[in-house]
Amino acid sequence: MLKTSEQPRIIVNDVSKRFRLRTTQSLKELFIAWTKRKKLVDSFDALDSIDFVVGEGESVALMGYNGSGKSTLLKLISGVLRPDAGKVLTRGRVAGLIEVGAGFHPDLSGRENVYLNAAILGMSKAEIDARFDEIVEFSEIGEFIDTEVKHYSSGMFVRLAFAVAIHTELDILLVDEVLAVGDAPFRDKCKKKIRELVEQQKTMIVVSHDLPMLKALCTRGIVIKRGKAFFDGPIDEAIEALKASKR
Ligand SMILES: Nc1ncnc2c1ncn2[C@@H]1O[C@H](COP(=O)(O)OP(=O)(O)OP(=O)(O)O)[C@@H](O)[C@H]1O
Repeated sequence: MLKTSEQPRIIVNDVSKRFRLRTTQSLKELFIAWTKRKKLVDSFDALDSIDFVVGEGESVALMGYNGSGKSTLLKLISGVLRPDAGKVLTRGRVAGLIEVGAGFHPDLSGRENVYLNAAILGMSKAEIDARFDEIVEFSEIGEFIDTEVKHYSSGMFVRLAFAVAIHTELDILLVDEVLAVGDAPFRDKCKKKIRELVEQQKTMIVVSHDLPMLKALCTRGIVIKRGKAFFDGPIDEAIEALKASKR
């Protein structure tokens, strides 16, 4: 396991995750498979013995080609998924920008969703009251804040969800590709906010295919290749390792 000099915020200890793949679809296929003694379900190792520690204040890029296991790993760290083997430990409040807006209810207004989601992320009513204006200002939703979110454009939806997550009291921020969704001015604003959080010694894991952005935001890079850790080290070297590797 890679050691860091800082107090650990995230420990991923020998973690594996296996998914079951259905190989048959219909009853007829199932019967034929059974008569031919073929396997009905196949499993697939999405992650295999992943091991690393992220220290307080570290910003780590999780890199790898499509399907390498990055989002699965982030979901294990956020607690959305459980590992089949190994342990994931986190210390402090974790805010995940993973499935942004997953907790949003379409029939509620932007305002109601801010309160609902900030509460889900662990904020009290008083804390939300104090930050509400800042959240709305960051999202640039303006007068639409009292409109039901089902009428929002996808960009507006992501902006509000991002604004809520980033204004919660957090120790660890997990970011998965959400920065690719907003328009360019909003993306820049998000990157600036993330940089501020890094300066405040928040711990960060960012999943993205945008290598220049990762280089700007992160100091360390972990490259995942077909579910296995392929490289772990300084961001520049990690980017080179990724570029030099094949899918
Ligand atoms: N719930 C699931 N059931 C079965 N297979 C899954 C499930 N979730 C992910 N997988 C598979 O696990 C592998 C890793 O997926 P994951 O989404 O973690 O990759 P990724 O590195 O984030 O890819 P991308 O860059 O395309 O977002 C893929 O082959 C995917 O099909």
